Amino acid sequence: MSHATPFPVSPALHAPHGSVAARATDLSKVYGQGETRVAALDSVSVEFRRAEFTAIMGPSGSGKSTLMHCMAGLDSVSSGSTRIGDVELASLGDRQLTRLRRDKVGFIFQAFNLLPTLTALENITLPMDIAGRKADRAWLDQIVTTLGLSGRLAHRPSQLSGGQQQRVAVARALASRPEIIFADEPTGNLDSRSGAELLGFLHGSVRALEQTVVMVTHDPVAASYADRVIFLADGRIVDELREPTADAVLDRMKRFDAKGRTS
Ligand SMILES: Nc1ncnc2c1ncn2[C@@H]1O[C@H](COP(=O)(O)OP(=O)(O)OP(=O)(O)O)[C@@H](O)[C@H]1O
Repeated sequence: MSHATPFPVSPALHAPHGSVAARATDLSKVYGQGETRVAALDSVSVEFRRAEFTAIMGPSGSGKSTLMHCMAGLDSVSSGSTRIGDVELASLGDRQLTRLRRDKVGFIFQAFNLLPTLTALENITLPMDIAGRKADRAWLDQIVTTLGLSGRLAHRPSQLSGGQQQRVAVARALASRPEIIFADEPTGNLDSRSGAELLGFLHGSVRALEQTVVMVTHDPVAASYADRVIFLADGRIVDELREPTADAVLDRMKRFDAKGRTS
C-alpha cells in the first residue's frame, strides 16, 4: 500500500540501503523446564535491513514479543545469536548492554510509558539526559514539528490526548537517532485515526530519515504500512510478505488459521 510520508524527504539522506541494522541467527528461547517448558522461539534466523520497516505478525503466543525482546537485549537467549549493527549482544556485560540499548535502540510500547511528572519535552529528551548527551536541537525541532507537538511541549502527559502521548513516545524513540526502533503494538491503545497518523509517522521516519523500524502488530492494516511482514507460528518464521496490502496480509492470516485447524 502506498502511504503518504509526513517528513520532508531529503535525497541526501538516501545513502546506501541494505546494510543490516539487526540480525538473529538460529535464535532459540526456552522458558521454564520439565512440564512447564515452552520453546517460545525455535531456531529463528532473520535480518532487519537498514531503512526498512518490518511488521511481525502471528497468533497469540507465537513468539512475537519474545523475538523483539531478545533482539533488543531485554531478554537473554537460550541459544543462537543476536546482533545490533556489528555488536553481538551475548558478548556484552550488563553495563555495556544497558548502554547499547540506550544509545542504539528506540522503544515504543502499547502503553505510552511516559513519566507523568515530566513535560512532553522532558519525556522526549529523558533517555539522552540520563546518558548525559546533548540533544541535537535541529533534529529535535524537525521531529517535534513533523509530529505536530510544537505547541504541546510544556504539557504533562495527563494534559495530552492518547494520540499525542503516543506521538511523544515516538519522538522520544526517534530523538537519539537509534540504529533500530522496536515497536510493540504501538497503535493498540489508539483510535483508528490516531493509529493511522502514528503509522504514517513511522513509515515517514523510515522513508525520509532512514530509520529502521520493527513493529509487532495483530492488525493487517497496520502491517500494510511496513515494507515487509514476517509471520511467526509456534516460535518459527513460517512466511514473509513484501510490499504488503492489508488484504494480502489478511489472506495469509486466514491460511494459517485454516492450517492450524486442520493440522
Ligand atoms: N516470562 C515467560 N515465562 C514463561 N513463558 C513465557 C514467558 N514469556 C513468554 N512465554 C511463553 O512463550 C510463548 C511466546 O510468547 P510471546 O509473548 O512471545 O508471544 P506473542 O506472539 O507475543 O503473543 P501475544 O500476541 O499474545 O502477545 C508463549 O507460549 C508464552 O506463554
